[in-house]
This record gives sequence, C-alpha cells and structure tokens, in this order.
Amino acid sequence: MDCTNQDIDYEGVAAQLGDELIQKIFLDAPIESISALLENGAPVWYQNLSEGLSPLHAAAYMQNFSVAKLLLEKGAIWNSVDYLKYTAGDVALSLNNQAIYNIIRDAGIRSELLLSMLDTRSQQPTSLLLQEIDSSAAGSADVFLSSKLEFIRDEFGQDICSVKVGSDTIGVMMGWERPIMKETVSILCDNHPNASKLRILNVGFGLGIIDGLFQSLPIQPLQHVIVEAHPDVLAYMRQHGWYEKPGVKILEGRWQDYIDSPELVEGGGFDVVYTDTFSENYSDLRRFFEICPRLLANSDSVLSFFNGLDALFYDVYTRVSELDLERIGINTSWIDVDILPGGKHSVRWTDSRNYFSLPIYRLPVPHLIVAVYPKLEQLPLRHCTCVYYQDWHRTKRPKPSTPGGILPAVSQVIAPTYVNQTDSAGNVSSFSSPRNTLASSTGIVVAVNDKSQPNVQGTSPNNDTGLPFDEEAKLVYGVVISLRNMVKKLSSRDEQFVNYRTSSYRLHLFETASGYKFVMLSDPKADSLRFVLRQIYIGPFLEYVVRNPLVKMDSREQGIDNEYFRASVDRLVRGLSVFS
Ligand SMILES: C[S@@+](CC[C@H](N)C(=O)[O-])C[C@H]1O[C@@H](n2cnc3c(N)ncnc32)[C@H](O)[C@@H]1O
Repeated sequence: MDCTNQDIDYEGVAAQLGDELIQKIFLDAPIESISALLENGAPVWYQNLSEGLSPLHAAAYMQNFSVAKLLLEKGAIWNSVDYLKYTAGDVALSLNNQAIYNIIRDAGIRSELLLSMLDTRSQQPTSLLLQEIDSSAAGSADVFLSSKLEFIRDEFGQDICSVKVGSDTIGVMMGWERPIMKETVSILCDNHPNASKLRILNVGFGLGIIDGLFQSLPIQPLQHVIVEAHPDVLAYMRQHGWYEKPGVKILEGRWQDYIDSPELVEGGGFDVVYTDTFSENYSDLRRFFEICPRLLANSDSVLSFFNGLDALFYDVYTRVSELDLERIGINTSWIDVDILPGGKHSVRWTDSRNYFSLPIYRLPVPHLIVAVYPKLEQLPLRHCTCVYYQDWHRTKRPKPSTPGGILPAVSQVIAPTYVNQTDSAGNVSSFSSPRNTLASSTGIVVAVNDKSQPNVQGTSPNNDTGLPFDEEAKLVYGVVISLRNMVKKLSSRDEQFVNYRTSSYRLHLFETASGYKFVMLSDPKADSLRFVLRQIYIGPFLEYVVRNPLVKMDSREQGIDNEYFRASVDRLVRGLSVFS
C-alpha cells in the first residue's frame, strides 16, 4: 500500500494515544504499561477534549506519585490548565498530596529557569514554548487596554474594577485586596531610612488602593509617580482628583513606554517601587526587573510586586523571581500574610507557605449537597430517581419522601412521610440528623409555585418548597436534563453544561462517560466544584459502588448507598478544601 505522509492523520493518532494514556492512568494501570505507551509515542502534553485534562492531571487525581514523576520526566507541562482552570498542582493541593504538589512545583521552577535562560540568550522567541496564545483581555495587553472597564460597588460595599472576558466578568482589582496592599505599604515604608521624604513609584493604579495608602502615610511622600496605561482608569483618576494632588505625577501609558524616558528617573531614582499590572505575564515582570537597577535610588531602596494568588504559580514564581533578582543584584525576602476574613490579619514570618494545614485555601461553601443519578437507560427519563443523596447542611432538618417514592437506600436520613406523621399523642417525630434535603435553602425550589405538585402531609417545618425530597430530586434531574439538552442543541459541538448559578445557590454537574450524573448544590459564591464531583466518582464511587459486589448497579429498586461509600464521600468532602 502506498502510504504518503499526507494520508496520516497525526492529530487523530495523537488524540487517540493521549486518551488511551489518560484512561490507563485513571484505571490505575501498572506503571510499565504507561511507560510503554509513552515510548510508543503517546503525547505527554495531551489534554482531552471533554475536560481539558492532561495525563498529569489524571496522575494527580489518582494520587499516583510514580506516574506523576514519570510524566514530568518525560516532559509533562507543569502549568497546563483544564477547562476549569485547574492545574495538576491544584488537584494535588486539593487532595492534600504534598509529595505530588512538590514535584510539580519543582518541575515548574526548572522549566521556567530554562526558559528564562533561553530568553536572555536569544532575542528570538523560543520554539520550545508550547502555549496557547491567550488573546482575551486577561492575557493580551492590547486587548485589555482597548476593553471597557467598569467601576462598581457590590452589594457588600466592595469596590471593584472589572473587565469582560468573553461572557465572564473578571476583577482587575477588588476591594478585598486592601489588606494585601496595606501590609505591602507598611513593609515597604514604615521603617524606611528615608521615611520622612520618600520618593515612590507605583506602576498600575487600578482602584488606587495602594496609591491611597501611600498618600495616607504619616508623612506624605515627597514624590509619588504613578504609571497607568488604561484610558478608563486614567478617567477614573481624573474624576477622583488624582491629577490635582500635590506631589503626585501621573505618567499616562505603559511602563514600557517610559523605559528610556528621563521623566521616570529624573529625580535620581526612587526609594520605593511597586508594580501590579494586569494581563502581563512573568516575562514582562522580568523585563521590569531589568530596568529596576536604574529606577532604585540607592541600596536602601525597596521593590515589591503583586505575585498572584494561585498557590502553584505563586510558589514557582517566588523562586524564579528570587533567582532573577539575585542576578541583577537585588536581595529578596518573603513575608506571608494571612488574609482571613474578619479580625486582624496576622503576618506569618515563615519560610514556607503552609497551604496544607491553613484555612487560607478554603473555598466558601456554607452548605453542600451531593446527589447521584443513575444512567439514563436505567430508568425512564421523566421518572428518574436519585440513587444517592447526602447533605452537609448544619442547621436545617431533613424532610421526608413520599411513601414508596424513594429507593430504600438513597439516604440514611430520609424516610417516607408516614414515619414523620403526627402520632396519636399529637407529637410530630423529627429527624435527629442535621442533614437536610434538596429543599432547604439550597435554592432547588424551582417548583415552589407549582400547584400541581402534591402538598405532602408531615413535611418538615423548614420545608421551603412544599415538595417531598424525592419529588424535588426529580425536578433537579429534569432541570439538569433540560439544560443539558438545550446546551447541546444550541451548540453545534458536543458541548457540556457544567454548572449554573442563581442568587441563592449554584448547581454543579459532573457526568461520567457511562452516564451517571453527579450533582452538587452549593453556596452561589463557591467556585466550580466539578472537580470534587469527579473525585467522588474516581475515588469512593469506583471503590465502594462499582467494585462492590453487594451494590446492584442496575437495580431499579435499590439506591447505591452503603456505609463505606457514605463515610468515604463524607471524609473526602470534609477533607477537601471545599468544606468550611
Ligand atoms: C491590578 S490593577 C492595580 C491595582 C492597584 N495596585 C491598587 O491597589 O488598586 C492593574 C492596573 O495596571 C494597569 N496596567 C496594566 N498594564 C500596564 C502597563 N503595562 N503599564 C502601566 N499600567 C498598566 C491596569 O490598567 C490597571 O489599572
């Protein structure tokens, strides 16, 4: 057969091998077979189409240190993010797996140092860089500077400067960052030998938080230069009187425009330099470092910069920037600041960021519910019944199901309504468990005004919807299916709906390849929790349901609840940084 290069679908082959590699890792295949697949050309950099997961993400989810190490040795990309914007390091962090987190972090440091070396030796862009170009306002300076910014005050009184990125609104600067700025100003200025006549340079005004703090120092700065590039921010500065402030000089444009300009260094340099821009990356920051020897007045001068909040990137770039700064003769020290809500924030003078035991990395989830729905073909669509249910709500009482309406083992705390009916003495029996049902304040009240639904006798006094638990579970299922179908119909591709939010709750959906649907309801402010559902699937579900011979997966009568599964899900949810 004559087979020319043109006949070979390289992309298709790579995708097939990549999918096979990810699947093998998820199935806990022996490392030898994973290694053999890599030798046969499976692309270690591959990210699957459905979720954007890389083999390294899979190894992190499976907490398989040897596989993660092998993948990194073979060139796995430490900073690739899935569709939820999580790196494999984030996954390891969420599972409290410090060993895997550390090898990913170290691979990141090595790779960034190598790139930095190549970048300084060659003026040409390096061909080793494998990255998708981000042409959104969050990743492209040109797009950001021509995008409209909004300055608002939210319902909590927090000032926000935001920009639209696709359908999302992203905070350029937010009021909650004030403690970080405050601590920065205090560290930079309080004990500065030149505190009585400081010359300060700030790059990036944003909401003007740090500039306001510089202006409020006990002794006003002698000179305060602000470089700001965005026209909307400049208009905001004008509106708020910054152009009239004594000692303040505003340089309009990007800091890059002033590198060789006498305007920036005419006073003989600065005592304090701070930079916090937007839509720039580490290589821009490194270029800024390179002009710092000219910007800093003398050996007492200090430089600080905003280094992001994502743990993995923070850890990699603290180390990389430390080395880059050392190269140009600047010593670095790091101070960790806890920014816990309420109370005084404390400064931790430690040499390592202790993510693994501190509440610093918790997501806000006042209440959380997990429900599992069976495969579509197991039950007729309209009558799909929840096969597992668990609630971590602390204050509301559970409410019953309709008699005969619930599978016997969906939830340990939910019994049919007749159990909860008034007894002959007129007492209403109550449930002792603090768990609740889908009714509570989770917002699954889509049918609250649906008069056609029976108002079941004996429902809990906390009953928000008038519907028994299993009726609501069906409604949730209906909503999920309808939205899923609508998304599929509207999009030409096989797109998935993964979550939606109302003012009172957020619904997260994870659907397995075999058709099980894992649904989680959380506080509306919670970030996407889909990865938690995936972890429940990969961990407790596969272990205690799929591989449990006592659980009948195809039964139309039984739920999948069992002691081990419930305890394991409970442990996982409480242990994952999503439970607070
Ligand atoms: C995160 S905000 C700064 C917030 C500020 N630290 C505060 O306390 O409010 C980033 C600011 O940098 C500006 N900016 C982005 N790229 C810039 C550049 N190359 N030169 C100067 N300013 C820039 C943006 O317009 C934005 O106002």
